[in-house]
Amino acid sequence: MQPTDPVSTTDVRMRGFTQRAEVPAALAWIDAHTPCLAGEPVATEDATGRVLVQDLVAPIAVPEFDRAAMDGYALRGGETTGAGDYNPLEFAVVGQAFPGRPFEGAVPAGSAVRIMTGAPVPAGLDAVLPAEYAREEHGRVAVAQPVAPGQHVGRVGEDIARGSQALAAGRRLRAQDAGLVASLGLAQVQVLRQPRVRLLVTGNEVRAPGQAKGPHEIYDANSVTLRGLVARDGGLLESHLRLGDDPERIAQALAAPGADVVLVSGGSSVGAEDHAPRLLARLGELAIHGIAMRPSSPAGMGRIGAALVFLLPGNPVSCLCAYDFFAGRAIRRLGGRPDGWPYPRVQAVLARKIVSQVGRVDYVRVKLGADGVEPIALSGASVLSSTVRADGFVVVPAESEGHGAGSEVTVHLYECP
Ligand SMILES: Nc1nc2c(c(=O)[nH]1)N[C@H]1C(S)=C(S)[C@@H](COP(=O)(O)OP(=O)(O)OC[C@H]3O[C@@H](n4cnc5c(N)ncnc54)[C@H](O)[C@@H]3O)O[C@H]1N2
Ligand code: MOO
Repeated sequence: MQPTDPVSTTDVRMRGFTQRAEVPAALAWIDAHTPCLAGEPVATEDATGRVLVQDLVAPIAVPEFDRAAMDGYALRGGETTGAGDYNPLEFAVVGQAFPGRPFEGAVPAGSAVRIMTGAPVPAGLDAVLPAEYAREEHGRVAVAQPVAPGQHVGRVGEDIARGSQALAAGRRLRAQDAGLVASLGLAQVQVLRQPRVRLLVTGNEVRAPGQAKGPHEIYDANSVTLRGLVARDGGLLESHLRLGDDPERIAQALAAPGADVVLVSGGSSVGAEDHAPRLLARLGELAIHGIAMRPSSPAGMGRIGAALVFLLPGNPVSCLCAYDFFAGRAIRRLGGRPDGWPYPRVQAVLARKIVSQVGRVDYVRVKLGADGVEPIALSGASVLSSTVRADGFVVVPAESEGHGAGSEVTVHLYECP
């Protein structure tokens, strides 16, 4: 603490946390401050993964014409009644139809049109006989099987009816959803803007991978973890700065406009160089600092103007955990995604007990073994490799003392989405 830097009521440096917020209170604060962002147009070809702003009403039918579903002969189904191997019926072939090149003429009774899959069915005809059941010779086709009216014909709007709701607002577009938008002829679609995320990495000791470092310095793991998680949650990296522990630089980077979410790695706790909480309180609002959980207990959050700021502890597991509990939820909500964790979940039986303190949420890294769920790390937030060895994690709620061996728990699997 510097003498020129008076300790405020929110300054926990070298004093410690007097109280910690409950995890549900932190989640409630996030939910109250994360309205969906505004919409923006995006090219349909880049729309996969984006979230639709409005219901998408089909401006055209797909298809816009009755189309052949088989290669064969278009005819009037009613005229094939009684056709069979021993009673082939003959039709005059008066022309042919291809996709995009319809047969335009009139088709007299007792006639057929050679037709390819996807071609418009000529006016007056109502069925397609597959080529397998026909023999064409000298301009006539012998029909060896009856076809009912409507058979092998895709009717107007069989895929999408004009004026129908093709996709609902809030839908996160899968590849085929974006394909469907394209099938409606739309080159652009209105989607939610992606949250712009600023990544501020503090710590005088932190060096970028690839740089030379001194013997007591460390390489920056948190940036890489956070960048991956932000991308997973649909955030757009607005900027990424390594700021050391210089309060002036940190303050400037916190206050600069342009971000929807600011992530601060490190400097969240009670050390003399942990500036971020005090700076956030000075520049905006430090809504929560200190959370009843392990790891990530020094995590915090607040806002500066419209930007939400998350203080993520420097210890790499803590940083990952605080991001996943809080910042990720905010980014997903702002971008219109479901707020829950994008990790698959499995129910499994504990091979060994997990002991947890009542009043604190525990984030327990686990392995899935032949004997069930093996807890591998409860503490040790500086040991990132514990999350690499783990298959996932179990969350023990604050009201629980843990779980006995043999009890069933929910495991969130660390997996690429
Ligand atoms: N007296 C107290 N001390 C501490 C408390 C407390 O409540 N009272 N909380 C502890 C807990 S829990 C954690 S977690 C840490 C968090 O501290 P900070 O957020 O201030 O983080 P730093 O001190 O900056 O760094 C902690 C640790 O992590 C390493 N680090 C930092 N940045 C990175 C990075 N980008 N990549 C990899 N590793 C990083 C840093 O070198 C430190 O080793 O505070 C405890 N102390
Ligand atoms: O929150 Mo700390 O992560 O327990 O080291």
